Amino acid sequence: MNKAQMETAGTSPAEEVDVVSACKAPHGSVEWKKISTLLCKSIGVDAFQRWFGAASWEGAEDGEGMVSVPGEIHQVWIETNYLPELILAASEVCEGLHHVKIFVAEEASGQSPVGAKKPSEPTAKKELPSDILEKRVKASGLNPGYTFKSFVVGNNSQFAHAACEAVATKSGVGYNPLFLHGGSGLGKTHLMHAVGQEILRRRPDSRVIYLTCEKFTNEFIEAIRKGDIEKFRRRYRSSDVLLIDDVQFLAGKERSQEEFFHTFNTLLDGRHQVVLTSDRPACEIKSIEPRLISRFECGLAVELQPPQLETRMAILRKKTMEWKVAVDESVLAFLAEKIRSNVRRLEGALVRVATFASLAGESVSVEKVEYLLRDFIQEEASRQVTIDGIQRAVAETFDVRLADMISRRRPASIAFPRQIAMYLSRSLTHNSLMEIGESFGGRDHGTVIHACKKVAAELDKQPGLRERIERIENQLKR
Ligand SMILES: Nc1ncnc2c1ncn2[C@@H]1O[C@H](COP(=O)(O)OP(=O)(O)OP(=O)(O)O)[C@@H](O)[C@H]1O
Repeated sequence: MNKAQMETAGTSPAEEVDVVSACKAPHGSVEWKKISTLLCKSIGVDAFQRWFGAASWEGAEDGEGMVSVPGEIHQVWIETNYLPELILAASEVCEGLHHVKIFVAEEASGQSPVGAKKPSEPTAKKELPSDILEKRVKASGLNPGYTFKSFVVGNNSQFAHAACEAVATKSGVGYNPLFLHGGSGLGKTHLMHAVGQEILRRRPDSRVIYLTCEKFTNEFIEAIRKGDIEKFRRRYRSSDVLLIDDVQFLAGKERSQEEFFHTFNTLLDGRHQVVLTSDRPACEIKSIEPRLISRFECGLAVELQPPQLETRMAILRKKTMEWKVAVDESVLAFLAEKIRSNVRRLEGALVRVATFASLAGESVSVEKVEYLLRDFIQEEASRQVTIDGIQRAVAETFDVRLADMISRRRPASIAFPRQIAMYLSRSLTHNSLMEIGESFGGRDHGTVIHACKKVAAELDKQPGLRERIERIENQLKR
């Protein structure tokens, strides 16, 4: 299931709805009410209320409509997930309209998401002196280096970053739980720690607890063994903010899942914030109870993607400043170009280069780095999956012609493998939606989003499909 599907889970898009009663805050003009009605039908009431309920129609000029939203998080989410549907609805109402621009209304920024109850944010306390704050941070299990300030925001992480900031500002309200998912080394843990630290900075009395899911499970087993389960429960169920890393670790651990489920419910009932990370979307975690998955999905799920070149470069520059090491720009550019799959590996490469430079007492050239990191770079190259490679692998597996990956032919026997190839291109490559669409015969990004949603929905319905797709993935990553 992808972002948009998680968002609309449980809502039938075809459902007939009375928007005025469905939307608690219909804004403005007759046009907007008509657009809202169409939009509500196409994306579902829940998604409409959450993302468009506080939006306003600001008119149209030169074929472009303008919609204001209350925050960046709404802007990015709508642009990524609902723009084609919005344009379609608006163009049906306003003749000649071919695009819609989303922007953040200045006076409205900072509002809470629609449908959320009014924040019951504890009164902000005076900030703690930095040494005491640092002690609290460490006692909560947080890494003081993982802050919002040290996190470089790129297109790949803009939405996750905005969601984390929103949670840190108004925890317990709206985005609860916040579920961060994505591949290894992409900054999930970093952002989660940043949330915890920011909450402690703003509200020093909060009881923030960070731990890995593995630690939660081990402590739980130990508590049973020692007959100390009540103490264990008190500790976690009385936290204000619970941050649990790598929840995919719960797979197959039935008793821990049961315990986690009740901890989770207690916290959510008390409107205490829960933030979770996972290396995959909740619905793709195997051997986990459906009721737990539906809890994971009941808040906001956001995905972290691998960073693009400019972001990788910005991360390297930031790290050299933080670590106070001097590395030539040409070397940074070389590393950013060669190491694409995850930020941890990028950091690892920079550490190697910086260590070598400091031991050798000289600055390092690109040629030297190429030699120094030859194993790293080779491994990285073998991890890189291309759209072309995906199209070939899918065509072969589903026995269709390679040419059909870009053709306009629409029988399901061809269209569905093509959609699978788009889905894999989205999850395994760094290409944007537009680039993927281009590589599939000049299709637009809406078609790619639709393909991803379709395949994600079919994964649970079609027996054996998940395994077939996993086999293609493994073949490509080899
Ligand atoms: N955008 C970023 N800006 C600065 N540092 C980053 C960024 N993304 C990741 N990092 C750094 O990369 C390293 C790996 O990040 P992190 O541990 O958060 O990844 P992760 O997604 O939790 O990975 P895993 O799933 O393997 O646990 C950390 O040192 C983190 O500070």
